[in-house]
Amino acid sequence: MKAAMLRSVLRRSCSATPPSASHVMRRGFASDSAPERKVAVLGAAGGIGQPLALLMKLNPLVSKLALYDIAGTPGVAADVSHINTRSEVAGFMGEDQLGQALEGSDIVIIPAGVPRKPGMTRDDLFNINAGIVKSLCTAISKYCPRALVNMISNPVNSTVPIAAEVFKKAGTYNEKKLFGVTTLDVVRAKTFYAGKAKVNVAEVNVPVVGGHAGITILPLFSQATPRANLSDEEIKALTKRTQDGGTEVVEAKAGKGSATLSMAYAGAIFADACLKGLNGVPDVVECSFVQSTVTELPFFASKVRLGKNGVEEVLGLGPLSDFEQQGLEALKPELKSSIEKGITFANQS
Ligand SMILES: NC(=O)c1ccc[n+]([C@@H]2O[C@H](COP(=O)([O-])OP(=O)(O)OC[C@H]3O[C@@H](n4cnc5c(N)ncnc54)[C@H](O)[C@@H]3O)[C@@H](O)[C@H]2O)c1
Ligand SMILES: O=C(O)C[C@H](O)C(=O)O
Repeated sequence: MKAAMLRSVLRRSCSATPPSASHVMRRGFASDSAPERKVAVLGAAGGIGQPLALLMKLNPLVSKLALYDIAGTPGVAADVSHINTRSEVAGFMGEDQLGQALEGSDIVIIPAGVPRKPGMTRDDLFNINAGIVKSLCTAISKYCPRALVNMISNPVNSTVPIAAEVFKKAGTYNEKKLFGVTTLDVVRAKTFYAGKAKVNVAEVNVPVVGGHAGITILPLFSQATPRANLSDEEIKALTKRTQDGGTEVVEAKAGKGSATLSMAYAGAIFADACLKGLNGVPDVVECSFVQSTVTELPFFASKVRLGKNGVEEVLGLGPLSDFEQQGLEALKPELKSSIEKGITFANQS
């Protein structure tokens, strides 16, 4: 497929997304004189890593793309590197090459780690993924301590606190630069809402707050736009479907992993927003799981304004319906315990 055709495919797919995302991506493709930006993908040969590498290669805001994994990256990098877009692509394999992959990075995206199988919760991935995230973050603090970190590896509610503790220990923690990627929850909420409300999905906006697991995922359909007259039952069902979106895919894949393609799309949208923020584009807002004072919990997902230093402003929740207020109170114990689990792991091991 020719590059121009591929770009137009992506543009079309983006135009089927809500204004914030499509707008950001389209402006990206129009830009010819963007500053040099290096993006590293850790876990680049995986189910998410490969399509994410493709989407980042299509983003003209990226000048260097480093693809790192413990295996398989030479092939992925050679393949992606033939695409005639701006960025120079390099593949790195094995721990010996991790430093080189990271050096000079502006953004590090982490989809490294194992995915769920049917019957598992995201927390069941903790034992394997916590160690992977810890070692990758240790390397980040050494080789690119000023990079923005986009954490995709699950359980995000724990891996983000792990990363924060690793960076604190290394003396490199900057709360403005650490993000749990919850964009897939927003992507799902927008898609499901548009279907039920029978509105143009490209115009839909829905904030999703809390965390990224089960009931900690709290879509705020009372703030959804365009507004629609949905019943309480319909809102309840949409909320549940958004919360169970990951499980829906895990079950459909029947043992072959979890969401990869929609996640790569969501990860590319979020990284693009970070790049826009770094480049000084005003008013770039996405939901993300970040250090927060929005609630009494130390980390929380909400709308975040992105800027030249990462998080410019963590935005509040806005008015909640009674149903959402109950959801907020119900999610706090689980989210608190996942955050604490991550902090304890990082400080004990
Ligand atoms: N945040 C989200 O919304 C979201 C959505 C989907 C999946 N995920 C999570 O993303 C992770 C990856 O999912 P996937 O489907 O791509 O899995 P996958 O198994 O297909 O790919 C993971 C990749 O990570 C690599 N890897 C393992 N250890 C590594 C290390 N130490 N350094 C670098 N790379 C390493 C593997 O070699 C593999 O290529 C899972 O934890 C999954 O739960 C998160
Ligand atoms: O559900 C999963 O395990 C993967 C991911 O967190 C998702 O929401 O799809």
